Amino acid sequence: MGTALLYDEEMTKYKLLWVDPACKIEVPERLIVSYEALVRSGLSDRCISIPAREASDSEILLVHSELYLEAVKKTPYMTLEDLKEFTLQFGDVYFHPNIYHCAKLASGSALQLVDSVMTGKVRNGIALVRPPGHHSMHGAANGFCVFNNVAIAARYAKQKYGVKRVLIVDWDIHHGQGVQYCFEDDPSVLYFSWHRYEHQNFWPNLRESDYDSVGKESGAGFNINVPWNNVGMENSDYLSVFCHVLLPVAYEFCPDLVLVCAGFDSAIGDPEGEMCATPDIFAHLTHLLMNLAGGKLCAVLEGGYNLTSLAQSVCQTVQTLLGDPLPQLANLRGPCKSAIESLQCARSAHRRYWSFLKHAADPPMTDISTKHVKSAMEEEEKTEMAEEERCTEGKVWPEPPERLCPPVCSASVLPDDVACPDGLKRLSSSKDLEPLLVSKLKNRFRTAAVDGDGVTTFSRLYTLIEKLVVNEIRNGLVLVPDVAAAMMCVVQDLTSDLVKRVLVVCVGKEKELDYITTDGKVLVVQISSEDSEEQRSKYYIPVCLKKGCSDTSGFIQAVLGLLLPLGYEYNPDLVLLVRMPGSGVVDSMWQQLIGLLQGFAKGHTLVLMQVNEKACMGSTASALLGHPAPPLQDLQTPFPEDGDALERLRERLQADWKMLQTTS
Ligand SMILES: CC(O)(O)NCCCCN
Ligand SMILES: [Zn+2]
Repeated sequence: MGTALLYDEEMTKYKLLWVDPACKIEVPERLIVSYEALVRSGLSDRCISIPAREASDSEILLVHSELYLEAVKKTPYMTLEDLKEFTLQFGDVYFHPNIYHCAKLASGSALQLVDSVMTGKVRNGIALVRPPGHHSMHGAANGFCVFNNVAIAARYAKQKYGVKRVLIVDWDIHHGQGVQYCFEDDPSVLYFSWHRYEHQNFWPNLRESDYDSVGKESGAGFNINVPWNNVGMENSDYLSVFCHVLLPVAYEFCPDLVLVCAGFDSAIGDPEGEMCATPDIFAHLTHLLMNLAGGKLCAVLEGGYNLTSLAQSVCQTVQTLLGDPLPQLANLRGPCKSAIESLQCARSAHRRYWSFLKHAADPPMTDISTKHVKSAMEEEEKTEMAEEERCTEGKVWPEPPERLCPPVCSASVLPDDVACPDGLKRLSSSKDLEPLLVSKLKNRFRTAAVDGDGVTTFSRLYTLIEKLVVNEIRNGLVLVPDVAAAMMCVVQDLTSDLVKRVLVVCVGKEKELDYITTDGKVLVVQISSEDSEEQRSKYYIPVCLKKGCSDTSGFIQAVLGLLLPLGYEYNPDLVLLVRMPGSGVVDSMWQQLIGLLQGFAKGHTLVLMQVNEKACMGSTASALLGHPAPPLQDLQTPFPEDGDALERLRERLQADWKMLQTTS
């Protein structure tokens, strides 16, 4: 299924008609440059174009009051003076004779997007709209917003499609207080927002934007605020919050639909955000949400005021929605101190509501809430902030790297008598192995693993790897007689200098892991049922689940809170996913794992499985081909000892791996 794109140039036909410094950045060009970038890059042609429509009164009344709607209805007939007068009652927003029309189109576009996704016409999509929506409230316009496009879409999805749980992810750099107010007592809508806050010194300067606004009454726990108390946040900070706050809760919530308040003022160069995250971060933020809700994701444009980074960020988002390989994110050096404090506060504020956060640490000693007294730490932070501010002044950044689709998506190396799963391309060509390598293989494995067809298998395996690293093939599935032997071969004989780092994810118990290297060329993360007596090193990380890999709750917790942060920091050129026989990993979890690992190494994942496990080849192939993984249904509470062990493991490793930090 495809990706919907909603855009209508009518929504460019309104602008600020008087002087107002706070509003001058919200210009029609925002939409124009975004759409033109999609056209120029060829991305718009790959999308399914869905027409915009006007939201009806009853749809707008899902969120807004009749009084407010009737008042806005009058604006097309107002004089300039009346429009100015009318605008004065609201904050940081402006009206125009055509803005009511455009606001209906913006909300209607979001509803069209929900229809397209919920009816299965498309898998996911994006609506390029203005005016934005997430600040507008029941009875008021605010922050350039007139109708709350995403809030209306959430209510609409519940009403029309019986959607039980909606996740709203707001990565705009401003707090969508309008969305928070709408759903704060509603446990069926989980609202997550990060936003520039600076201890309430940044617009809209609301006390209720802080991390301790967790929702009210039955909605307690379903509102997550992560305040940024410094500017200059980078890719590491954003990914840390996704891995350690949003994703654990999102997987536990198990939404039927994901809506994104896709504001791109959180990108580098934006005058509002003053952050340093690069446009390609949105490729990964989108990717990390695409295995929730069976892939049903609707992104609706909110803010974004640097026309260059806005256009680039929109393209990065659309390219991921289309399923293209992800760009590698280089030198992630872990979250800054301020970000760690924020994520620690958010985690501790929510640990009573979410079993996946149960083991979160206490809030930091330094009280970072709004009523803090200037302290020595504050002075230090100011110097840190000064340093960060320097990094945003007129900052320039590299053009995001090209994300080329390999000619072949998924290849397979299988015994001749095993049928190739649909969609996979069987690799039969293989270069002859150097005699030296053959003899090495033979005397390394005295077992039958390397008899006649064994050598053929290995030569095809090496051929496949070579094609992966030159991007001829995106990923691959290999069935071997002895998966442990094959893993060792791949790890030890990877001579290609194109592969500097290999992430080995070993699912299930493995006898000996005697090829652990200390030079950093290989990072092994093993998830299994037993504590490994192996001496842990920085590059060999065993995760023990009491009930083994069949415990999906423990497994997904380890993946989100440990494997993903590690993988981002390690930044491998190849991912080797090894399924040890009898691991017991649940199929949907297996597919989720393959889906999430595609975020690394431009999607170059090599899956190694034992021939006798060919029963799960179909689901493996489906995940490798980029089909969304099935939701992890009714997750149990993770075993306390596993949660504890994971926390301790993170604390022990965070000296070596900065992306594991969750406490200051
Ligand atoms: C949509 C939005 O969040 O980007 N609006 C920002 C309004 C800022 C007013 N000072
Ligand atoms: Zn914004």
